[in-house]
Amino acid sequence: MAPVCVLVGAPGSGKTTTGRALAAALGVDFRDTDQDIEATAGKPIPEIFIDEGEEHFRTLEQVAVATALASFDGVLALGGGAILAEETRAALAGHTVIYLSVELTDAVRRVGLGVGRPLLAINPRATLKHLLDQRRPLYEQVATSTVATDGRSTEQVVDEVLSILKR
Ligand SMILES: Nc1ncnc2c1ncn2[C@@H]1O[C@H](COP(=O)(O)OP(=O)(O)OP(=O)(O)O)[C@@H](O)[C@H]1O
Ligand SMILES: O=C(O)C1=C[C@@H](O)[C@@H](O)[C@H](O)C1
Ligand SMILES: [Mg+2]
Repeated sequence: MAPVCVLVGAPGSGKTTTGRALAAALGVDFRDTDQDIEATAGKPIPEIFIDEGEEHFRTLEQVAVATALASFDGVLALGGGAILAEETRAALAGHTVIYLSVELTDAVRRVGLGVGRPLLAINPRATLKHLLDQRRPLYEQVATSTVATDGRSTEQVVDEVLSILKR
């Protein structure tokens, strides 16, 4: 069993929003590893960062991604930083991975003050710039296709992903 497709990209790229709409269009389930982690931990992501720290969160995330890749056959969205783990990048090999790219201007506009996103709680613009610079090569490395989302509506992004999946 494998997901129809896996969505990766930075915070604000629209993995959750686009993923839900894409799953609805395909008539399959949607799953988001951020929500799986919250269900397992029994608390929201910001509280995991506060109580146990980012490293612990990354461990939970690696397990959540591996579990979903092995047991889920719908549209799967990963957390923005999931691709930081080498094991996760390796586990994505052989899957259909769509990189939803977003540049700084649109990403900042979409995440606002970073509510619910602990890494962006302070100075979201500078932090996002750093995250994008650090992660762009990693998203590109795992992706089988890239869909640019800047200046495009969720519907336009979904349509492009659907046309990629039909190929
Ligand atoms: N193509 C788009 N155009 C405009 N706004 C969008 C688009 N896609 C998503 N958004 C908006 O941007 C915000 C962030 O989207 P979303 O939560 O789906 O991002 P994400 O990639 O899942 O982020 P995270 O990595 O933090 O989970 C939401 O308010 C959403 O409505
Ligand atoms: O970009 C990141 O590192 C994160 C993105 C979110 O999806 C969550 O997984 C968490 O807030 C960390
Ligand atoms: Mg999300």
